[in-house]
Amino acid sequence: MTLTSRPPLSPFTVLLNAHAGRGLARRKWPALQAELERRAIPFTLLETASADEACRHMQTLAPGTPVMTVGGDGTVAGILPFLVESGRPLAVIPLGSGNDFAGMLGLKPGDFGEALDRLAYAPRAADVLDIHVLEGDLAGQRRLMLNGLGMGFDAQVNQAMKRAPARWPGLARYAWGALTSIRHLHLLPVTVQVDGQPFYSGPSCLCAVMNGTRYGGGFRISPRSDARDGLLNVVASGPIDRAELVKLMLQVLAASHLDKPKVHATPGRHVSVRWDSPIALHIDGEDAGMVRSLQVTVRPNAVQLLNA
Ligand SMILES: Nc1ncnc2c1ncn2[C@@H]1O[C@H](COP(=O)(O)OP(=O)(O)OP(=O)(O)O)[C@@H](O)[C@H]1O
Repeated sequence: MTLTSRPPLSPFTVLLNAHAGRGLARRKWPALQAELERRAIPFTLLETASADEACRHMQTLAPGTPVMTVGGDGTVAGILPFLVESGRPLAVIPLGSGNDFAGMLGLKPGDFGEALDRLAYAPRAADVLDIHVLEGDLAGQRRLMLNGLGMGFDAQVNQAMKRAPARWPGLARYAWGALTSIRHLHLLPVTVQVDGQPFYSGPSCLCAVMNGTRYGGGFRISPRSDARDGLLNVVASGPIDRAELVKLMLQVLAASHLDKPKVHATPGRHVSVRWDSPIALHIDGEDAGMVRSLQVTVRPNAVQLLNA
């Protein structure tokens, strides 16, 4: 980390998603506000009821306006198109449930003091992944994401974990969602190409395309990812049964799965994935319906981070 005598920033637009962390952001906001004032960090508060409302405001911000998100990964993901290559730098205050992207940057969930201390560091650029859905519910649409997407089992888990008890921590809810999804396990033929070359073709239950290392609040699906290396990482399963899937999940928790024979993982710059029939998709942890084929391209250094 480099300390810098950076020129003063113009006032932050603080984007508060009071729903994030199942109310954690709302509960912590008074203390965070007091801390911003104590540190004489100038800001304008923008509390929004939805990502759409946040986007409408983001469009009106002058280039160069620093943005501080108070929430989880979904709060950042919602406004990403207005941060990427826009000159609007981002500071993340991780007050969501999973905070996977913030965790990857080394920010501790709930610890806004440390997140504010890090504003003294030199800004650093991070890569963003650009998704183009070819066939599926979002056919023809492009999406940007910071952390990663998953197709198949992990997207089903993502849907199931929303039904887990709200008071549980993110990792426990992910594990619960995973166990309830295991009984619906089914394999579908998939074809994955990386940088124009065949990479994996065969039955699979999940394929993830990652910029960050983890999702689900701690499942380290792609431990070799680095959001600053100009690369994405693909992780696809081969044909596995339920018992192997449980074992694989434990290996993912320990980040020891990448060298296993039925796990196919590689870095790249561009990936295209085509399933034989539609399969569940999540993008940065948000349910994105069903997909049959999509492409993902890395956009190196596309967003400036102020406290990474
Ligand atoms: N700016 C916003 N204002 C209000 N609601 C938002 C905003 N951005 C996103 N949302 C909605 O709030 C939900 C929760 O936000 P977020 O994902 O940040 O928190 P979380 O789910 O608790 O944390 P994490 O994604 O890190 O697990 C999102 O799924 C989205 O539907």
